Amino acid sequence: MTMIQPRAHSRKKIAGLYLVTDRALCGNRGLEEVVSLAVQGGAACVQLREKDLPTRPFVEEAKRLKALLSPLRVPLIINDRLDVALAAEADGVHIGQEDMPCDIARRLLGPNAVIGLSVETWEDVEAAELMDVDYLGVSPVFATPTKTDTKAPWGLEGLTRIRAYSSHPLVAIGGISRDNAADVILAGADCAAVVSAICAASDPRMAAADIQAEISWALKKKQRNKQHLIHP
Ligand SMILES: Cc1ncc(COP(=O)(O)OP(=O)(O)O)c(N)n1
Ligand SMILES: Cc1nc(C(=O)O)sc1CCOP(=O)(O)O
Ligand SMILES: [Mg+2]
Repeated sequence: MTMIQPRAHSRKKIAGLYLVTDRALCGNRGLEEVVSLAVQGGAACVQLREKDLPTRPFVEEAKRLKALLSPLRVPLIINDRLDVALAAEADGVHIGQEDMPCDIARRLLGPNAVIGLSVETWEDVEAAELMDVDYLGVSPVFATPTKTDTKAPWGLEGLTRIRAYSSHPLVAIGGISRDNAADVILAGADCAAVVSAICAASDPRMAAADIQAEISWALKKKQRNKQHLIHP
């Protein structure tokens, strides 16, 4: 008799287009409107990234986004702040190399939480191999004016090298737009994280849809290439 093993956890999968918010770039349209339009355009995951908001408005914003995204089954990830993730019952947290250690985040958030970790150096990539994380944020793939306190960009070659080594899903971030989204997927990313090309776009829904179309095309092409390798 075949025994069906229960899954150890039921974390949401992170794939496709990943929106990272920037309140200032959303302008007077408001953050929730831009998030809503981006999801209509195809964003499959949203990270609330607030670098200047005090804790209480941060929690309130996170709860509003959770209420907006939950019925659409789009995961909400909180940048940096475990306490905000817990307070808003978000789906997970994104952690940088200077943020809360991943093992502590896992212990506090539990087995079903999505935990993403930025990797900035090859040492970070090696160390992450033993960690219980759900994806690596490849930080940054290209230089970007949206975040300037980064290490040297990995480039497409660096991304491909990480793909060959790491067993974790990869989220590419930094300088991604419709013009290079397919390139980062073909170079090894499972997911492309985007800030300005959506938040600052005059039509965030269309911007997200255009980037998502590039990602879908590249994911399908990758899948076809893989099948061709198995059944030449
Ligand atoms: C998907 C994703 N990847 C990387 C980052 C960067 O995180 P971090 O290095 O902690 O920098 P800040 O975003 O906190 O400034 C990210 N946020 N998301
Ligand atoms: C939030 C963030 N993290 C980065 C990293 O390299 O870790 S780059 C970045 C901002 C990416 O913005 P844009 O899509 O406008 O280039
Ligand atoms: Mg951080």
